[in-house]
Amino acid sequence: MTSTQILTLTRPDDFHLHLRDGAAMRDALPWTARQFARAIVMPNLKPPVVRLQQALEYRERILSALPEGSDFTPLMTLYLTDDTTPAMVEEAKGSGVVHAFKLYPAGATTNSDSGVTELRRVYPALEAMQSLGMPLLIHGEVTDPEVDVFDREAVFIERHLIALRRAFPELRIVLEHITTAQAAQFVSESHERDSRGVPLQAATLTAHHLLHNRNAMFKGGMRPHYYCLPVLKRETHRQALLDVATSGDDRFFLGTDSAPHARHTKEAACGCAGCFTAANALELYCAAFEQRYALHRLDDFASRFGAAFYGLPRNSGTITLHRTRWNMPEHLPYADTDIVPLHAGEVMEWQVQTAP
Ligand SMILES: NC(=O)N[C@@H](CC(=O)O)C(=O)O
Ligand SMILES: [Zn+2]
Ligand SMILES: [Zn+2]
Repeated sequence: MTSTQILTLTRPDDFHLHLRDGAAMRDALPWTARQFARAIVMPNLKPPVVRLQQALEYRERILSALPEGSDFTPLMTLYLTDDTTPAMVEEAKGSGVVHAFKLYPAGATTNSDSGVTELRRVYPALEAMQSLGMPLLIHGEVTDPEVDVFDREAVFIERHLIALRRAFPELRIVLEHITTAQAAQFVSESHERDSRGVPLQAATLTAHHLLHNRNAMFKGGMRPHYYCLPVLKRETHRQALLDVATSGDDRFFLGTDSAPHARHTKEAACGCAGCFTAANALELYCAAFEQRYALHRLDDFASRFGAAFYGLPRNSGTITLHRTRWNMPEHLPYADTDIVPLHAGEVMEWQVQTAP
């Protein structure tokens, strides 16, 4: 049997992306705009994007940082805080620009100090989101320092997500960047759909969690470029993620969680969490899907299921990948310094065809 040499996908979307701001954004954004038509842009800036006005201004800054001729569309999100009111949710929905609210448990990850301290405090906002059909995106980890860092996602589901789902049965929820068999199972067992058949519970999957288990962080020494949150888990979990990603189930779709941090902030005594995957995102997903001989399932995962969940039209146009060996650069320019992309210096087996 000959293996696929060329793969053509509908132009895909990235449903979980960190673009940062300023000089960092100017260097990170073109990588995403090259591969993706749209992206759900995370609001964890400093200060966080909490109000509609901030999202509108951030959106303008993104649009003006785009390479000439790019038709990339940023899909904005707002950062849920203890002070988010139902009126703010209504205003965001009415704008047509805000596509979701993001829940960070306070202190769970990069720039999450303004996050929610107690879920009950945001129940009025969640009520409004449920009735308006505004999705809630969740960084699903408990912050309890007593809980082992490898268990924080599973414990979040037990302690918070099950009750949240019960309290808001019709809320559209995305459990972001899932890393465990427990998360895959929770979503698989959530069968609720709206009247149009759109699932009410979904999850995004990153390329790095599909490709690596926690050994990657310690191979021959500490490997800070494999450190992200939620942290990579053991191989059995990775296999469970590959199962759901390649199953053709519309509740699981692409979200890179590409989270750029300058090299010197990761190669440090207290290194930042996040993997930078925007520069070779589709190539990495191809490698993951190929492990299950499931390249034929990548189009739906990358280009169809997420758009349907968010009520967006499917993109027109295509993107083509070739099977060809090339070396991922060791580092790339980033905010007057540099950044180390995932699989830096390694041979890639697929390559996105760039415009001639
Ligand atoms: N994933 C990460 O490890 N880091 C993200 C934050 C996040 O998505 O939790 C970041 O903004 O750097
Ligand atoms: Zn997160
Ligand atoms: Zn993220």
